[in-house]
Amino acid sequence: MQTEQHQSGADGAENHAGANVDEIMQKVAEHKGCGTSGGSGKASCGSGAGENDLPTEIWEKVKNHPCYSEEAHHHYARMHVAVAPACNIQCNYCNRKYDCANESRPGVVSEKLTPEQAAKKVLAVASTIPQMTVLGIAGPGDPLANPEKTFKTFELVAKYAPDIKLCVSTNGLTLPDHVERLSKYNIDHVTITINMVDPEVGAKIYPWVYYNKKRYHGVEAAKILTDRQLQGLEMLTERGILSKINSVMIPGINDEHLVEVNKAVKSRGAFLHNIMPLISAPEHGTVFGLTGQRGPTAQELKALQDNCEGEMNMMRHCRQCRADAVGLLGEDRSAEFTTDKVMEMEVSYDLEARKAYQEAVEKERQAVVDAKKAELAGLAGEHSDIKMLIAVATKGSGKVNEHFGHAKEFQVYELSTSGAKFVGHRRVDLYCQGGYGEEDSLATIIRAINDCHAVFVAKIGGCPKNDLKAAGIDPVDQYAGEFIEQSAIAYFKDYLDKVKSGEIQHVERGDAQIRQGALTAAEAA
Ligand SMILES: C[S@@+](CC[C@H](N)C(=O)[O-])C[C@H]1O[C@@H](n2cnc3c(N)ncnc32)[C@H](O)[C@@H]1O
Ligand code: SF4
Ligand code: SF4
Repeated sequence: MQTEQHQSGADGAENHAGANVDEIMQKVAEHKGCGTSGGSGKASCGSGAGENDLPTEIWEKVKNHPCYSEEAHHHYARMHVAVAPACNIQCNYCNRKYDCANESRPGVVSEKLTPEQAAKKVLAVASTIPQMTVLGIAGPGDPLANPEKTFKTFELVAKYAPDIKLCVSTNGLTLPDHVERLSKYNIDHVTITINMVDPEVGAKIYPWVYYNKKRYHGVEAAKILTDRQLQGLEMLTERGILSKINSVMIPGINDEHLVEVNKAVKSRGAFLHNIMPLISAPEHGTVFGLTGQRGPTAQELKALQDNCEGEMNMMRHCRQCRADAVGLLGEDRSAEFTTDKVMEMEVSYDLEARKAYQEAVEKERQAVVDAKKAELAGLAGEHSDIKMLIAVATKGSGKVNEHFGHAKEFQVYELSTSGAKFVGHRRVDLYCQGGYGEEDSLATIIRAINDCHAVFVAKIGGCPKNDLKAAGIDPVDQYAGEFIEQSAIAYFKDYLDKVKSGEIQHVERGDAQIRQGALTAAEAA
């Protein structure tokens, strides 16, 4: 539906590539030197929901959106374009002046773009990565505090790349003023960051907001912000625009309060709640970084997410991306698409070729779903209170296909008689260090996955295998190349059978391991 709307909004004759790219190139040339570029600078719903859990209309909107569907994130990519530098509020965790090309976290970008440069970049990425289905504008400041650049970018992309879904991420202060325009441009996915619904809590997070040409401080500022956020959310819901709520979990400030936030956004029709860990380090120069405010541990984050999960599922696969991220979630290909490189690229936007590629991706994804369902059938009728976490080394496509020594992160699944549920990821130091420092990196890997019962890998050497066993983590390489969830369920069934027959005794990975493994969630992310 969205695609149809986009297509009808575009001039049919212009939907084909060459001429459009030339036209955009022309505009880019006209803008050279005058832009901001070149700086250094259900119903039951949620990300875990599948086709059968959602109304068709909603499924169509989320099925190939890597952020709105956990299943889709193994197969589809997204990109952000950094066209929105300014912001109209200040959060105590944000400092957009701190720029590090090697760092992946929100608000960080290497280059700011004009809308025309951004459109050319989108066409270049979409032609190179045909499974890139979503363009988001998420900063580095607030997209709706930069409305002209934001909407111009959407207008160009909707015109020349009509199959790409458009997304925006905002603090919500000016959202009520822009909902009509968002609807007009067929922006079907809007993220609002809502960290509080109580202005007393808000005053600890936001030093000021700039509203109607005036700067407000403290509780007064937070009251304006929460009222505008909730009003904007209600307006989106009335228009059938899917909303995702981002909340930053800040221990001691809003961690307990986020349960109330969850209820408030759920009752106003939010589709998905994404509770993310605070990222905070002194070198970022943020208020929280400088005052030593810590982020939550992975276990604290999971406990809060579990607590909030009900009719509205929680997003647990967010990677807290840079404002210029490109690629599958968790991979960053932005360095391949710097402005210099993009401007030199011959871009041919071939809608039909993208469609054909995505049809093949859909088949691959369906195979994953079918395999999971078939395996799950074997758990029907099983009753057990046993739950366990496993860590998985994967390069994507929903498979156990990464060598232990090459894994930069592990995806964590919770296994129970209900099946295998994705609950997060843990970033780690590479084990393989070319013969130097393997022992140190193994110690940090064990800390990061210490609450997991097993680690699934495509391959693993004898030394790390023995050390993992000694730490009580089962190294499993028998599912190399197989689908993750299918393999996880098979492993769990086998485990239950062995417990039932008395061959093994179930041991909970309890608080002791968790305490030893208490990396902060941001370290693990
Ligand atoms: C960079 S912001 C850009 C969009 C918009 N200005 C906003 O705040 O929603 C994207 C997301 O990153 C989050 N974020 C920014 N800095 C963060 C930090 N230090 N720790 C955790 N999340 C952070 C924001 O709260 C927001 O949800
Ligand atoms: S609203 Fe977004 S861009 Fe603005 S200060 Fe907060 S996190 Fe940074
Ligand atoms: S920051 Fe989270 S929601 Fe935004 S693109 Fe990355 S994974 Fe998706």
